[in-house]
Amino acid sequence: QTGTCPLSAAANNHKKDCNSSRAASTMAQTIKYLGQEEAQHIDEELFSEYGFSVDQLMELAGFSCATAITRAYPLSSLVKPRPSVLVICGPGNNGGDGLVCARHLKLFGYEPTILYPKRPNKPLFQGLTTQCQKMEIPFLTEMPEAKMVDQAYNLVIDAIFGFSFKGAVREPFGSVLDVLKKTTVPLASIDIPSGWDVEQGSADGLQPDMLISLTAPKKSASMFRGRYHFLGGRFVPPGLERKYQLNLPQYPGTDCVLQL
Ligand SMILES: NC(=O)C1=CN([C@@H]2O[C@H](COP(=O)(O)OP(=O)(O)OC[C@H]3O[C@@H](n4cnc5c(N)ncnc54)[C@H](O)[C@@H]3O)[C@@H](O)[C@H]2O)[C@@H](O)CC1
Ligand SMILES: [K+]
Repeated sequence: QTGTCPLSAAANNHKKDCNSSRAASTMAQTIKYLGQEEAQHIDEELFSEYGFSVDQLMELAGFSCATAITRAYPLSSLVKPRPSVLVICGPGNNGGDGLVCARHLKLFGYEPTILYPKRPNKPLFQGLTTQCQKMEIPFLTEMPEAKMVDQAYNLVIDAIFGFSFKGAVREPFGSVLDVLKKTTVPLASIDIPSGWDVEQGSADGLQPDMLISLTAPKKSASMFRGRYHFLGGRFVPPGLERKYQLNLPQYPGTDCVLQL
């Protein structure tokens, strides 16, 4: 692993050495990597049996993504004069996580810009969009060319598709993914690198520098070759963890994220 060592800078009483993370890799082997259906069942149970609401978990998920991003790409490490970040949001809950993440990134001192080309007509997403607008986060009307993305932004956040993605990519997201395959700035994917099969990955798909797995990694995460793999979404009740044998690692102290 190269670059900064985000955890050792941030951890207070949790002394973890990012360069010799034998403990972390041992731990990563024991965490369950979820299949697509299993991830969807867990999702449904969180709402039906465990009494959570979508916006509640989305807030925790998006907040943990913003936190993980600050660990991997602290403001001081950004190479451009402005701490600009492009957040691309898809049409489902993964996109909702992206909106929440953008709002928290702004609060953390970054300058996010959002591309949200397909907006569901539901109060949850309308509310999240208004919140971002009120946070004075600009929205783009179209995907910039790869060269423009590389010039304007330090980092791209991929919140296009999560664990419900299936089949061939439909427009406008096919064109968006084509641009992202040509960009050279680091890409941080929320839950799944968009366009990847949730279980099999994609040999010629996006190659993100960072993956933030929510709740538990999905099977395709074993194909992730970027520098930073974080776990976020610290909200799993013990009964659910036992039922699905998730073997989640212990989050350090009060942290909402953990580097795998
Ligand atoms: N259970 C959990 O652990 C939580 C999950 N959350 C997020 O929710 C995500 C799952 O959300 P959803 O189930 O809404 O689904 P996704 O956000 O993965 O995507 C579904 C949307 O993408 C579209 N879509 C699917 N395949 C497509 C294709 N081939 N081309 C174009 N569009 C396509 C669908 O029509 C739908 O609009 C997770 O990955 C995670 O990011 C969090 O918000 C909260 C907690
Ligand atoms: K994604």
